[in-house]
Amino acid sequence: MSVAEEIRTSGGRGAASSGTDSEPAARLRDLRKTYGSVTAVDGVDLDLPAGAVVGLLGPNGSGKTTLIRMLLGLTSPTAGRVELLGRDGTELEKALPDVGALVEGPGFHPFLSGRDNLLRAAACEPRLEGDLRAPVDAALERVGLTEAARRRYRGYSLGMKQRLGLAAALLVPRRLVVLDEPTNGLDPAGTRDVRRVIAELHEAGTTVLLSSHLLAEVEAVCTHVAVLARGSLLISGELSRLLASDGELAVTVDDPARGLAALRAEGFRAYLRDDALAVTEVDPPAVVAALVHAGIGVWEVSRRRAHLEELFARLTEEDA
Ligand SMILES: Nc1ncnc2c1ncn2[C@@H]1O[C@H](COP(=O)(O)OP(=O)(O)OP(=O)(O)O)[C@@H](O)[C@H]1O
Repeated sequence: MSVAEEIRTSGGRGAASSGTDSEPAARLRDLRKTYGSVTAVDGVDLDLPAGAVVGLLGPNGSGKTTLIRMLLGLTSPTAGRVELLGRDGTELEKALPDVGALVEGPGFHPFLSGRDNLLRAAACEPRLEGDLRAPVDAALERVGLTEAARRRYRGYSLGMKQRLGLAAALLVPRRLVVLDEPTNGLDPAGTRDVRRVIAELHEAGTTVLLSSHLLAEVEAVCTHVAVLARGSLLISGELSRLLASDGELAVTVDDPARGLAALRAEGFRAYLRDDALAVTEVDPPAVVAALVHAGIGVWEVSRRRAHLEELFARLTEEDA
């Protein structure tokens, strides 16, 4: 059994339950959504620990957006339960003022400027009263949209639309911010801005759920990850723990070429890197035993921290 499989099967319920001791910002229980014969989300159990930045990953069509839409009450589950900031069932919508969301196709008016659209959105925020211009301008500034704020939404690029959607999510301090592919259409500066905004939210103690295909971005900003494939949760938990336990073994031996041949003959997935042996998905004693048995001198064994890209590729390949 691989390390990831151990984590996957021993942890029971997902995410990120190892995060903090306080109540999670959201709890999903046996959550399911079907569209006719298509099962978009298939019995997901997941906690979003308060204060965590949780990366929601998965191949195209794995159910990320559907899961987010159920979390936000935008579509109802076929079965299962969503608890959001301590509210569930018919009470779910009472949690929504504390939740900022950037989801597909924010409903902005094409003939109004970005700023006027945001003023309209601000007027719907129950916790904003009086002069709405200050919070609106602050949100525009925060997402780098001040210059384009007075242009019509209709003429916005995809990246500008994403920035405006993000500004709407940030109009008031939130306890949870949900971002569905926020860097979609953004240039490198926009991607950096999103990264900065997420870091600021994390600093302020806001829980963030971030769906993204940019694994390097997720690795840079997230404290936790949850990986979906075909509607099911493959793995979830604290990112540093998952990566630390999933990395390859680096084995320094007296004869790397013979060591490589010996490991491969025993069925290990091994290759040479920088004069050391790199071995994936194994327990160290079995590797050392195989080498010693073949008469190879073993000098050092260490585990290299994996990158999220490697973990993701392996999990989704195993699942395919
Ligand atoms: N409204 C809908 N009607 C029918 N099928 C749907 C609907 N919404 C989603 N699906 C299907 O549910 C599955 C999951 O889709 P979803 O959009 O949640 O995936 P995703 O992980 O967000 O994908 P992507 O990474 O491509 O955005 C897909 O097979 C999709 O075709």
